[in-house]
Amino acid sequence: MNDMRIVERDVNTQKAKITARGVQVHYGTTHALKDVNVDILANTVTAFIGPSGCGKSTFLRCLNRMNDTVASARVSGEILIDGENIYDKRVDPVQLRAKVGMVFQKPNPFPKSIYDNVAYGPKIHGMTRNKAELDEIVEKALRKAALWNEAKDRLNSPGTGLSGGQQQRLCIARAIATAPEVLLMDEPCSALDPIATAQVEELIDELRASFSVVIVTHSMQQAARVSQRTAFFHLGNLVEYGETGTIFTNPSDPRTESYISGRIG
Ligand SMILES: Nc1ncnc2c1ncn2[C@@H]1O[C@H](COP(=O)(O)OP(=O)(O)OP(=O)(O)O)[C@@H](O)[C@H]1O
Repeated sequence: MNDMRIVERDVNTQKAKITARGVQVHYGTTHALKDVNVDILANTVTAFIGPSGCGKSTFLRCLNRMNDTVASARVSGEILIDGENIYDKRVDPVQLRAKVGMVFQKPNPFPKSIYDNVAYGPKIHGMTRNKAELDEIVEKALRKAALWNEAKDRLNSPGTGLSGGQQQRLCIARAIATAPEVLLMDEPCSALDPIATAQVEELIDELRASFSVVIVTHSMQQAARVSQRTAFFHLGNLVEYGETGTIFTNPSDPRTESYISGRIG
């Protein structure tokens, strides 16, 4: 692909934040994910790419047990975060989702003020003792999400009154307010215009200083722009995983090559 701009940036760590071993997912009789094994690195943006229906979102949702909410879904295998099995019976999925935040395809702010959108998570998780501490968390999260300057004079206005790109940054602020360690993003820019997309992409690059970021994207250009590692899925298999530059310029599997060159998908 000639217009592919691959930005090589150093990955400072080889530390695995998330380890998946033998992960399988069935929805009823549909075998959606087949024996996925991967180590996802800390402080790295990892992109999941592949044709529609290949299992990208299914795997992403395994990482914070969102599939628990799908009645027909059965997940097996092991997913460890910092060495701890997140499917262990003792793990509370609500606590897990504070640690592994998620941003969805369509910006989905709560019908509350900008302030309350961000304050919601820290409040329900009892993270603060008083209003001053909560104010500080809200400001920090909005600054990290590059929304503070636009939002600081209208914190009590409804989140839904923001533009689409601002709403998505508000959702990012909401996700990071609970001090997660991993941020999952399921096509976070698909509802945004090019300018808002560029802002969110820039933000993703900044966020990896604090989090391990995993992004599902249909745009190979976006994967090349924002990620340091890429995983290519096909028909429920994780076909190839490696450095983004290598996956896009010198993939080892013919299925990856076909997808990258536009022959499948
Ligand atoms: N809630 C569900 N119930 C039943 N089947 C599902 C459900 N969610 C996904 N599937 C099936 O699992 C497979 C993988 O779907 P998934 O959404 O993970 O793919 P994807 O790669 O993210 O696709 P897309 O790029 O189109 O979003 C598909 O066959 C899909 O139809």
